[in-house]
Amino acid sequence: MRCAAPRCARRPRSPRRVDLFSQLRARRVDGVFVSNEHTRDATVEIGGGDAALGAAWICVDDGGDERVARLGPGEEIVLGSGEGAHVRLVDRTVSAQHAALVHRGSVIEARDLGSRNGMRVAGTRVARAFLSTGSTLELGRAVVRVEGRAIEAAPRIDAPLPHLVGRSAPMRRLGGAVRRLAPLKLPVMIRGESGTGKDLVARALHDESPRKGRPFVALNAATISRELAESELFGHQRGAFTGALRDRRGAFREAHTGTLFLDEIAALPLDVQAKLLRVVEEGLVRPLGAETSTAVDVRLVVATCEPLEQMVAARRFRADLYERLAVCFVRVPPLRERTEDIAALCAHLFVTSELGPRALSPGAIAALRGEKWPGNVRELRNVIVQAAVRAPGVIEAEHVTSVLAERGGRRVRLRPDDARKIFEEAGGNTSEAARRAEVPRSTMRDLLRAAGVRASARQNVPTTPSP
Ligand SMILES: Nc1ncnc2c1ncn2[C@@H]1O[C@H](COP(=O)(O)OP(=O)(O)OP(=O)(O)O)[C@@H](O)[C@H]1O
Repeated sequence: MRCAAPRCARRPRSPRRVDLFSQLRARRVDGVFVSNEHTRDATVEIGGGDAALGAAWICVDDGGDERVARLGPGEEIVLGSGEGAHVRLVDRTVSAQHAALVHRGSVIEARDLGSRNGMRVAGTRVARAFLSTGSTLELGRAVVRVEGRAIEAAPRIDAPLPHLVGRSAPMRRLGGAVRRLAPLKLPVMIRGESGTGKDLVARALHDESPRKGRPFVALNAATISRELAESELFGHQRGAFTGALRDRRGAFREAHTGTLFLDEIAALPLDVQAKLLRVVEEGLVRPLGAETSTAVDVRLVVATCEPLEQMVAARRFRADLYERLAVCFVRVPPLRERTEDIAALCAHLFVTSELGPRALSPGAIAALRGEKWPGNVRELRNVIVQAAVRAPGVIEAEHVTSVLAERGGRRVRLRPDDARKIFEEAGGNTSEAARRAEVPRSTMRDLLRAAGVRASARQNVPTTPSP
């Protein structure tokens, strides 16, 4: 009986699968073909692997600091710790020119270049290996992974983020996290101490996303008054309340198709938190005084330097809103964890200040790198500007240390009463007071507590408890 189905075309012959074990004295370890020293000069014809690999992405992790290099068909790169290596690994167990990777069309050939500590696949030392997508290779303590076309469209994750100065490992990790999260619509929670650059990270999340070019709206919850918070966020109609003389679109509708950045989310009053939760859940905004709701397409990015989990436990932040927002986290590292960025940051901060470019001696940089920087980059900027004013030419270590000594004294001398005064001058706003005093918000809060000042939920109404 003839089969109703059309006759199957003859299957194309699969690429010739070389018996690597017999011809090359090779073994298969963890899905990777590896050969021993004797095969170093053998000519190989490989079948299998990825039929046509296209460009591969070589991901190098040498201690939490992942970098990616593109390797196109026919291209070769050298990995090592020396200056001549195409991809430099920061690991003392890696030789100057440790291994070469060659794209052979359907596989990546890895060759040990006579390294001291060798090249390993799943712990086995090998002289040569043929990698396909998903394979990993160990060079000393560093791990090299081959990724295929799936991430071909992804940008280099180690490329600097625009506007965010710093090439240190923590900043590159931050860049990677931002680039991984940017294409999504999920809310992002940015955490980090005051002055670390959370605003810039929020902006980078927008600029690296497909929403770039669409609106980016930023609103600081600590600086909007309780009465106006709802209107600022969701808008109002003319006449909705006394003083509502004309319609207001509100941040959500202004950010439609783009990104809304809510800074200091912890300062949002509880009743507004409930309304925000509804908008996040339903994607619908109802301006004050309006009869109907409007659909909005907004990517929400929030930032906080407060321990939100503790606030949830203390019922000062809604648990359901927290659950909605705490989906993807980005941690902005404090400056003390990335002091190697200080020289580049200083150059940037001078250029963007009214002082223009100023030179710092190596001693001055060393003095700055020795600091703990509780006020982070914001504090660094203030210190170097003050040092620059004292220095006629190049800023020397003594200019920096004299400024630091004075400020250090001031930091130590900041007493609860001083904090209260600054708080009052700042209109009862804890964040602003912390900024003015150049101390972290948590320090300001502790000082205010010690001074008997209780900041309200929105942190701009100072209330002194009755005795
Ligand atoms: N990596 C960086 N590169 C360039 N400038 C930076 C960087 N980090 C911080 N800054 C600068 O430092 C200052 C403080 O940054 P920013 O206001 O973003 O901090 P923040 O974390 O949002 O602080 P807060 O929580 O107090 O609002 C800004 O002027 C910002 O431009």
